[in-house]
This record gives sequence, structure tokens and C-alpha cells, in this order.
Amino acid sequence: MRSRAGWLARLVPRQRKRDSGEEHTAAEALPELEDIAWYRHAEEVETASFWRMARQLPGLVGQALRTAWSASPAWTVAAIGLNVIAGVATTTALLAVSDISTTLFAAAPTWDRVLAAGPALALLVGATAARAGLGVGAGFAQQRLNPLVLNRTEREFYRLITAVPRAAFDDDTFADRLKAAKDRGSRAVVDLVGDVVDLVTAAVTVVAVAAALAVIEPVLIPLLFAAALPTGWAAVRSARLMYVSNRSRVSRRRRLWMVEWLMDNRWTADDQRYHEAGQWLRGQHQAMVDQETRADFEVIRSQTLTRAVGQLVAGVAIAGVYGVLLWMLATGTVPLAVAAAAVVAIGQGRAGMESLLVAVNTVYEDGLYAADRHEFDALAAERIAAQPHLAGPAPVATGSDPLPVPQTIELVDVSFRYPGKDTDAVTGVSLTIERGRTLALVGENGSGKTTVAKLLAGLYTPTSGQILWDGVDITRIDPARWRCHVAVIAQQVQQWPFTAELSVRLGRSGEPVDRERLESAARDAGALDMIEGFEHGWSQLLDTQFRGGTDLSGGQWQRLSSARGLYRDRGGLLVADEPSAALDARAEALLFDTLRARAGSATTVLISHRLQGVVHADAIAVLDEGKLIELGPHRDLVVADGVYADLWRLQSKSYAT
Ligand SMILES: Nc1ncnc2c1ncn2[C@@H]1O[C@H](COP(=O)(O)OP(=O)(O)OP(=O)(O)O)[C@@H](O)[C@H]1O
Repeated sequence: MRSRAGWLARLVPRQRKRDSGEEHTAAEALPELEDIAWYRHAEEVETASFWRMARQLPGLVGQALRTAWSASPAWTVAAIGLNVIAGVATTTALLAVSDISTTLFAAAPTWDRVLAAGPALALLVGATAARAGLGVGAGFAQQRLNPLVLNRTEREFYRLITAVPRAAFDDDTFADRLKAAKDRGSRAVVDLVGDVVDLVTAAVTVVAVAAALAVIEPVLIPLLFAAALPTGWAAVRSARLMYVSNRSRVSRRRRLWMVEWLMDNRWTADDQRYHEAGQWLRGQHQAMVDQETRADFEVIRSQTLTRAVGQLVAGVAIAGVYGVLLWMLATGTVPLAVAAAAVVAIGQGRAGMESLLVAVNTVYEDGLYAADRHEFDALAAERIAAQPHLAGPAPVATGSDPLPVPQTIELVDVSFRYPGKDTDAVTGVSLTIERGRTLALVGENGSGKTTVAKLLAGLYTPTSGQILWDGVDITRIDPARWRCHVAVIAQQVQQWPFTAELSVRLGRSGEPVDRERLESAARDAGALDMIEGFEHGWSQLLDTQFRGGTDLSGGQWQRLSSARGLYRDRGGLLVADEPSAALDARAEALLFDTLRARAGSATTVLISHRLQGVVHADAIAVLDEGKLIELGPHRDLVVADGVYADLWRLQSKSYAT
């Protein structure tokens, strides 16, 4: 076993060494070209013995059967059951062959022998036809099963992806697992079901042939197994080499995919050309593609070597099996009639045995990839379950209906640190926002304004501290109960490739369209004239990659984004993060009027670098390096002569000149 592992180790590390050495130039710019950390996991796989692999089979088979059963119990039973019955037909056909040859080699007149073989011949024809029919039926059942399993697997994947907390997408471990699951893991879960049906088919054939040989000449059974082992060994080794290679390349492929996306999509097409970045991107891409090609060559070379050794040993083993049969014939241990039947059985048995070993190998291989998907599912489920409202003690507010619109929202000593960072983005912020009031967040770039907004919108959970709605810790309540009261006009304008109408009503897409609200949201955001001026009005598609689609200017997209936030808003909390950054003066004034009109009834959190837009806020919170350093209305802060007053003077001066 040690020597096998060592032999494999000699093949694979050579590939790794060459990978990291030759890509040195590219690695300077793209460090992800290095093998990923969980390569160590693949090295464990590398040293697994055939028997360890065989021991894992029952678990993998059980797992595949559970997957298949959950997708369709009826087709699972059909796919497995028909194969098992086909096995009975195989044994019957082989025993009929044995009967026929014994009868034909008997000492009797030719016609008597032919007539005597008639019933066995009829049985052979019947059993062969039945086996073929059952095989077709089993194949049909398997093909019906596959799309059902795929459907279920995909549904679960996207359920997890959309339910996972936002912070998961900032985490590189999650990104790697997601990539591995998407790359092949999900497909492998589906393939594993098919593999297990193939495994059952092959196992049934082998058992059927062994049962027939037990009647014809039991001595040949172990020889049959011995003859198929070398090919099986080679298949297992090849798969493992490919697995180890693939696993080590996930990180590079992720980077490759990203560079390809940067080159081939319209969103980066402008900037790429402004900065003449195409050549550099192509260079990075080429380096990675070359690296992939070299890795492919390496693995193909190793696999071919493995298969050649397997085939060579298999040839010798088969020669040995037939040699033993000839020797038994020569010494009179088996009569000629039995030897003839044995040749037929061995032919079928060898094919079945090789299929079995290949199936074992495929089940194991796909099992490894499927484990990537299961690992991802487990990680995603863990992240979902770790959300405070699920993981913490009993909820602090019971029931399942939406909470009432909050009268007070409080941040109590809230801190937040992004995953993987060693400093807080927000530290010890305490604030109270009364219903009907406007709070403005002000501060330099990177001071933590958007992070506070995201915490308020429930996108992230505070690392410490609490966010209270009417005294209730919001992180311990199901977000479905309070998110309906939160609307956001995000800093990063999302250009949804939908119609203008869907783009505006996305935040309430599950509800019937409210035309009046749709128009008033668009009007208040300064987007109504624009939408009504589109060739197709509200039905205008906003993506030039589809026929009839169009694109918008930066400011027009931002108006649409504001309309989306306003349509969703129902008088709860509206977070507007730099909502006017791309707007012209008229549109900006209109939007700020709209936000001001909320005063007295709805709560607004406004982030803006244009201090003219925040002077009317009931309170202005000034953030610096994640800390709240000043809080109060405009007039008080100007009198206090601190950071805000400084910024105000600076902007007023530039407007005055
Ligand atoms: N997803 C993220 N992962 C890691 N760090 C982040 C992430 N988003 C923001 N940060 C960091 O958190 C800090 C606060 O960022 P934030 O976006 O809240 O600042 P801001 O005050 O809104 O800045 P701006 O005025 O530029 O919009 C910054 O140091 C930023 O680099």
C-alpha cells in the first residue's frame, strides 16, 4: 500500500512543482494562482487505498439512494428493481448455454442432440430477450430519474445561496466551497445516482455470472475476479489523479473565470478600453490557460501511464485464466462441453467484472466531488443556522406576523468587523432614531457610513452590541417579520436587466402591481418622464444584450434605483445611501424634497457627502474611522466647531467661489 501511495505521490507533486514554478510571473499579479489551502484534503485522498475506497462504497451508495429516493421513489425502485430482475435472466441464459453445450457434446446422433437441445435453446432465447427488455426498461427508468434528481439538487442549491447571510459572500472559504460545488459538485451528486445504478447493474451481472459458474465449474470464479482486478486498479488510480489535479486547480479556475468575465462582458468593456487594460488581462488569461493546459498534459500523462500498466497486467492475468482452463481440459478435470460454456461465462463475467470495477471507481470519484457539494451545503446550512434569530435563545418577540412599524430604532454600542479583517469597520456606535425623524450620516470615505446603513438594513449582524426596534433586539427576530419595513436606495446602483416596471417594483415583486404607487415612486424620484418617454414605456427592457433593450445614463439608472427604494417603502425606515451622487441639480433637489416630505411620519437615514442635502436632518452623525465622533442638528454642530463644521466651511467656500 505504501509503495502505491509513493508511486502516485511521485506523479502528482511533480505536476504541482511545475505549476508553481512556471507561473511565477503571473503569480506576482494574481496570487490566487497558488494552490489553495485545502489541497491538504486532496493529499488525504491521494493516499487512500483501494480497500478504504471499497469500504466507503456502502456510505456513498446509501447517500445516492437517499438522493434518488427523495427525487422519485417510483423511478428509483424501477431503475434498481429492473436491473436485479435482468440479473436473474442473465443467470438463466448462461445455465441454458451450459445445458445446450452439454447436450450438443453428448454421444448421440446429431439430430437427436439438436432436438434435445431445443428446450434449453428456447429458454436461452427467452432469457436473452427478457434481459434485453429489462435492460431497456432499467435504462429508461434511470434517464427519467436523472432530470428529477438534477431539478431537486439545483433547487436546494439556490435555496441555500439565497438564504445564506450576506457576510458569507465576503468570506474566501465560502467562495472556494461555492466554486467547487458549482464547478462539479452539484453535477456529481446527480451523476452519483446514475453511477450507483450502473454499479448495481454491473454487480448484478457479476453475481449472475458467478451463480452460473458455481453450477458449471466453481474453480473458475476466483480466476474471473483476478483477471479483472488490474484494469479496475488502473481505473481507480486514473480517477484519483484527475481528482487531485482538479482539486488543486479550483482557485486558479476561479481567477481564470473572473478574468474571462472582465474581458467578455459589457459592464467592464468601457473601462477596459479607457485604460487599455485588454493586453494585460489577455496576458494574465494566457498565463492561466497555459498553466491549465500544462496541468491537463501532466494528468493525462500520469493517467496514460497508469492505464498502460493496468492493461499490461490485465493481459497477463487473462492469459493465465485461459491457461488454467486449457490445463483443466487437458488433464480431464473439466469436460469439453463444460469448458465451452465456461468460455462464454468468462467472456460475459470479465466484461461485467470490469464494468463493476469501473463503476466502483466512478462511484468513488463522483462521491469525492459530491462531497464538495455536501461540504458546501453543510457550510451554507451552518451559516444560515448561525444567524442570531435561529441560533440564539428563544426569540425576544413571539409570533410570525410582521412587527409594527417601529417608533424608535436604537443602535446600542454597535461594532462590526467584516469577515477576514483584523480591524472593526464600525466601533461602539450608539444612536437613537425616532419615527418621523431624519438622521444623516456624514464622514470621510471609509469612515463606516455604508456599514452602519447595512447594519440598519439588516444586511449584516453586529459583531457586538444591539440594534433595537422599540426595545426589541432585531437580530433575534426572523428578518421576514421586520424587513418589510425597510427600504434601501443603495450607494451601488444595481442595473437590473429587466423591464422598467419590474426594475421599480422589484422590492414588492410578490405583490400585485400598484400602478398609482408605481407612478408616484417614479415621479418622486424624477424618473417618470424618462420611463414614459421610453419607446416601450414601462415595458421597456433595460439591457442592450437582448433585442429591443436599451441602456441608461448613470444618473438615469440612479433615478430608477431611487424609484425602486421609494416603491418598496411603506412609511417604515428608508435608508438612502448617496442617492444623489449621479443626479443633476434639478433631480437632486426633487429627491431631497421627497425625502424631506417623509418628516413627521416615516424614518429616514440619509448618507450624503453633499452637506447642503443634510442640513435639514433632525440629527447629523459624524463618523470617523468607524467611531461616532459628533452628533446633533446642523446648527449645533456648526457652533461646536468640530469636524462637521470644518467640512461645512470647506464645502460652503467651494460653493461660494
Ligand atoms: N465587504 C467588505 N469587506 C471588507 N471590508 C469592507 C467591506 N466593505 C467595506 N469595508 C471596509 O469597511 C470600512 C468602512 O467602509 P464603508 O463602506 O462603511 O465606508 P463609507 O463611510 O460608506 O465610505 P464612502 O464614503 O467611501 O462610501 C472601510 O475601511 C472599507 O474598506
